[in-house]
Amino acid sequence: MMILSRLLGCQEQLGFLHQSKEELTDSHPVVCNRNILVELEEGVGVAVMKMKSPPVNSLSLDFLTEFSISLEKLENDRGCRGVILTSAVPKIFSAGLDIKEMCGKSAEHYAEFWRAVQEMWLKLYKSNMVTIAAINGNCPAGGCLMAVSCDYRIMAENPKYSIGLNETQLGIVAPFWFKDTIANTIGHRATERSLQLGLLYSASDALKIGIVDELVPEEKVLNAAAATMSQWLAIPDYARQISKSMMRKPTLDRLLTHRESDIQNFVSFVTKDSIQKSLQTYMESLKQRKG
Ligand SMILES: CC/C=C\CCC/C=C/C(=O)SCCNC(=O)CCNC(=O)[C@H](O)C(C)(C)COP(=O)(O)OP(=O)(O)OC[C@H]1O[C@@H](n2cnc3c(N)ncnc32)[C@H](O)[C@@H]1OP(=O)(O)O
Repeated sequence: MMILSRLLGCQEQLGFLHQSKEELTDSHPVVCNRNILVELEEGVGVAVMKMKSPPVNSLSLDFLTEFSISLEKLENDRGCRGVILTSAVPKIFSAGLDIKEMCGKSAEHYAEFWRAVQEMWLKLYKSNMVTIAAINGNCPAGGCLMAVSCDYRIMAENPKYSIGLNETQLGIVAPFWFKDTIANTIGHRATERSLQLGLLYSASDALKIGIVDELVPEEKVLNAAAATMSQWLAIPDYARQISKSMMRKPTLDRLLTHRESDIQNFVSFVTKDSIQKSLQTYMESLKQRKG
């Protein structure tokens, strides 16, 4: 697919792509926003959303807002039936929630941030489109949530990459809807172990446990995602969408019913001195690991 080769090339333009711009080339509308590049191949009805927020595609309030708006635009575009979610940042899919958004800020900020995290998940998990995660790098915590919210996951078979919900390792707790989403993917027992220990799985272990569906060589991740997309799009939309909704609605409804209390729960949790200390210590440990 032409779209894929052009997007692969786009990686080199990361600095340039920081500006907002919109262009029409061939029949591929390309939207290059601050954090996410979206390219829709109109004839095929497939969009590629390429996260491009270096150094680690962390999910800041700005990023999450842009993600939800971009996805909604595609959802409302009758010409778009499928989305491939991937990264333009080498070796990173997403480092998960931006920890800086959860440190040293006001209660109002935490509430706004958490609502944006919920919104991203609600939009992705309930999408009527076929959603495929092309995981071309590390994928902890919120990055893993994004991936397991898609319909299908293809991961680069690179032993250096890992995926999982590692929240407990930071001294924090994945909320019930993170837990529900992963349990819907790998089952109750594997989720229990995975969440308590905050496990990050290597690509091969992730395949064994079912967090991902397929491993391919790194350079083939996007092509494999495009091939899987064609298979899924061969199913009539209406039948596939109703089946998807039947499987996911109870999980979505649970958050929708408890959305405000979930925000309050997050705010009261994250404003605790002990939690602030854990998050700050974790951020420092990330910096020290570098040096
Ligand atoms: C009631 C409910 C309550 C709470 C629920 C909260 C749920 C939380 C969900 C989350 O997603 S929390 C985030 C968890 N994420 C992680 O643990 C990942 C941390 N990062 C890493 O492990 C690594 O950075 C990496 C992704 C493996 C990449 O490694 P690499 O060596 O390539 O990069 P480096 O570590 O040097 O990082 C570069 C740069 O980026 C900063 N960074 C990394 N991750 C984050 C992050 N999640 N948020 C903000 N910033 C992050 C890191 O500190 C470096 O910054 P520096 O250049 O200024 O030193």
